[in-house]
Amino acid sequence: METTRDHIRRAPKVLLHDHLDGGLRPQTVLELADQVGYLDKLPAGDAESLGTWFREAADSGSLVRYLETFAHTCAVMQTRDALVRVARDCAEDLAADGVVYAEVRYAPEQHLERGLTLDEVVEAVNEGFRQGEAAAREKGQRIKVQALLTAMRHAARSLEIAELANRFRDHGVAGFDIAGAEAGNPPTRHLDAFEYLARENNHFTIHAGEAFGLPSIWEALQICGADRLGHGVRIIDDITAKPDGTVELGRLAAYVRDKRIPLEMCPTSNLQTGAASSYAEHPIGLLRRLHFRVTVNTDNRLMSGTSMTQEFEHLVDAFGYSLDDLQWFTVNAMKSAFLPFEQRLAFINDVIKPGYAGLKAEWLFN
Ligand SMILES: O=c1[nH]cnc2c1ncn2[C@H]1C[C@H](O)[C@@H](CO)O1
Ligand SMILES: [Zn+2]
Repeated sequence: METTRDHIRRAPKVLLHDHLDGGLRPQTVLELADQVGYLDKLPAGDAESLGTWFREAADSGSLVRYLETFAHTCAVMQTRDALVRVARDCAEDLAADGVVYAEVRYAPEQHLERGLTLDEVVEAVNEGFRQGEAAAREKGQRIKVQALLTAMRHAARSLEIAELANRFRDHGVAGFDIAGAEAGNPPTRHLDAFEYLARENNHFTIHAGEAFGLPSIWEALQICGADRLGHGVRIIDDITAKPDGTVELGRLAAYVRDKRIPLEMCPTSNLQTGAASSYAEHPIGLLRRLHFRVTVNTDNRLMSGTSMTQEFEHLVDAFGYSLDDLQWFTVNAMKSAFLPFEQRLAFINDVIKPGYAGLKAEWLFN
């Protein structure tokens, strides 16, 4: 059976790596900018050209240049109302895309310019997610959204953000993350935050192996104790393809596979930052064949002009994946979520598997 865009959109999907400040609708950026007097600082004045500007500016081949585009989204996310609105849009957009469970991350420290406290930022975003879930429910769509709190790797607030994540642990915040420019900012700078979270039995992921290679992945896992890797694409550098068609895993790659370390892969984002050169050559193809714990993610839907459906579609085109492959990625993601075990199991058995089974059975009735 051919896997069509319509199948992919309707298939239940799980998203573990999506940035709130990287997923605004262009129209929402314009409306919020108008409210705070930021319109004349935006690089475009209508939704279509603004969307194009974000995609093109982010398509620079460099993570540092890619990250510069976030100045505009963060600029309009500085009030409670704006944060509620952006989070509500986010949950609704993901639900319309067929996402049933999402962990959406953002850096509270980047939303304090107009006087909000860290706690107020988290409360506003949580409120927006709850509103978005309810609005989706009214349209007959089901989604559960949790937040991950990110600390910026070049800054010095990681312990404070880790404490914040822990405070909101049973209130909409499922874990912690480190993001920002990788080169020159090793995760070990934030060891106190990771040690604190480990003492609290809390969960965290680290952006690693995106713009920088194996040492960054090694540090994230072996020194910092990350539960998951944001991107992790460069693990491919520790895998050697031999002329006879077999592959050899180095010690680190073998560790990542043996320990079932989840890789939060974001294909389109990787093409834009230069971490991969085409969908067909993206390491996800080989890593999936080798049964690494691979998951598929959007990273930044605005900057990449993408959605979960579109990421899956690119992979179907590049690797000929079937609904069974997409279910495998989805179950991998659900197994790797920072949710209690019984919820993960229920999502897999009661939402994901029946959803794919229904789609796979459609040919019987056509
Ligand atoms: O792919 C990424 N790598 C590293 N940092 C990133 C990436 N995408 C977004 N960020 C940064 C920019 C955002 O302002 C911040 C929090 O979401 O995380
Ligand atoms: Zn990211």
